[in-house]
Amino acid sequence: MSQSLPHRLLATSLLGAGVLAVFLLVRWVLGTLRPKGFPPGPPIIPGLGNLHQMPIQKPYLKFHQWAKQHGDIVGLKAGTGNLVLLNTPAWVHELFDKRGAICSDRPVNHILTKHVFSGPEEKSIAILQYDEYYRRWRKSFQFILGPAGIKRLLPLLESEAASLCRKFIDSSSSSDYEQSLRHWALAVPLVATTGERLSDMPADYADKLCHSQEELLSVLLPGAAPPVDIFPVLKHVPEILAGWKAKARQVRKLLCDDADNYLVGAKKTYAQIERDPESVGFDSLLPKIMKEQAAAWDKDKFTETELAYVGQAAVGAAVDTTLATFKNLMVAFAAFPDKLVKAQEELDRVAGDEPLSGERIGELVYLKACVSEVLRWRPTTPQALPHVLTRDEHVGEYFFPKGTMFIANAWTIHRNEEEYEQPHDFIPERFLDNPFGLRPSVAAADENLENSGRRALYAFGSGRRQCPGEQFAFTSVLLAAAKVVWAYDILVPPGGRFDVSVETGFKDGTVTEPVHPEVVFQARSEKKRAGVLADAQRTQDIARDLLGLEF
Ligand code: HEM
Repeated sequence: MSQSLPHRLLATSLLGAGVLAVFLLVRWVLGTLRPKGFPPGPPIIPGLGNLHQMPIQKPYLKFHQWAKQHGDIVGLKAGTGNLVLLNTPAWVHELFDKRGAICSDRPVNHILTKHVFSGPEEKSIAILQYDEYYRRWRKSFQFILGPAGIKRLLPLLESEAASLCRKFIDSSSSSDYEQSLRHWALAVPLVATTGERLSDMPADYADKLCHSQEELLSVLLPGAAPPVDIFPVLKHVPEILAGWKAKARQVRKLLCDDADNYLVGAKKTYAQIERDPESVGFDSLLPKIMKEQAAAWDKDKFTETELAYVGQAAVGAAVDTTLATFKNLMVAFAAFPDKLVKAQEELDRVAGDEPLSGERIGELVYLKACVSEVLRWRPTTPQALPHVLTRDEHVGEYFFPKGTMFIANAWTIHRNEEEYEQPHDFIPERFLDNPFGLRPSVAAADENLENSGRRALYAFGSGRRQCPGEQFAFTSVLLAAAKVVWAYDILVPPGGRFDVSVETGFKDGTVTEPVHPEVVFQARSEKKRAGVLADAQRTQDIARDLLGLEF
């Protein structure tokens, strides 16, 4: 019996849909297989790749195991995506430096690009693709983060470091500690970006900004949202079933408000400069760009919204990372008092009876080694941010398809037992032997070490996307540590216990920081206590003169 036309149409459509579904399924499954010439890695399951083995927490620990099993370069399949771990400086140099022009894109993160930074001019430099537009953003940061910028900021950094040190005289609770640190980490990025001083802001300003940043990082945690970049169909789940969409919208609102605040603050500073240039003694980033743009015919100007987000990026990227690094250092000093004593001896020798002034910070060789070591031992960002390849590329025996994501695996690089003596231990002395912290025999064996593209620290990433705030962050932490170590013994809280195991003593998340960061600061003598008070006043006076405003 022949079928009616509608039945035939229905059957044909069903058949077509079935063929399409099979085609898509086969394409998906084939996409999850390891490409020919891909680096070695754990076995995959067709249809999943290595997804079933991808760790939700502290991924760098699993990456380290894979590096031990499979070698210097490890290829993984995240569904159909290609993910490659670069476990040695040589591999990082090969891809991120030598091939920087084709290996500096970022993965497209649907949640960030479509839900958080979703307006046409709402951007975050850290996720921009590597093109002319990105380079304009990156260049703009140079003004505050380049060597000249840091030199200009030094008195402000010193004043905030001294003021932090001053607060530890009175601090009694862990919430005081957290608040003091937030104030310290935010104050200089804020004035450097907008010209506004944190002390002029409402009391909860620092808390609000830090909250937005925490919320931003929380939407990025594995498990916070389904893996929409791996299974794009999940993007279309209606909002009622996809709580992450509402959460991302909330985060967007917080960031928009912050960005607006930076713009409003910068406009105020700019208006003040226009009215009375002499009254503003310090050039900050956004007002400077506004001034230049007003005077130029340049077609590539930042819009107001873009400027607001330049401010958001500059302040946002600075605070959590610097804060976490300082907390890690304080915990290391409390946990390893012999290292603290050595740092104190150096400060007593170099600084004497008064806290060291900022210009002499370069003389603190041992303390500098301690800051380097804490960034090696507990890298604040252990797997940095991924870089993406923009075309197919062969390197030696390996083939990497366009779109491959690379991770410079800082955790593993800094744990190579052949290169580092007792890599799991906190040993600042390793950075006294050579600037890379390597075993002396390894450093001596490589005459070309300085020019090999090797970096001392991989916590700041590498290549063209390498953190532009490295010097700023390092100087901030070093200065604050110099003031604190000179003045205080840093102790484990009474009845407390310091767990420095990476598995249990440090938080999971985008930045690595202690689960219990609280330490006790005990003034080393009455004289030093008086020195702390005098130093806070002295440096504040200098900063006030520099800014040319009431403090
Ligand atoms: C200890 C503190 C810090 C650590 C550990 C850190 C770490 C990193 C890492 C790993 C990256 C990605 C690098 C890559 O893709 O290869 C990055 C990017 C970035 N960092 Fe930092 N950072 C710190 C402090 C700062 C500070 C103080 C600022 C600014 C004031 C800053 C601004 C940025 C920006 C704007 C980017 C994006 C760069 C790009 O995509 O081109 N960072 N940071």
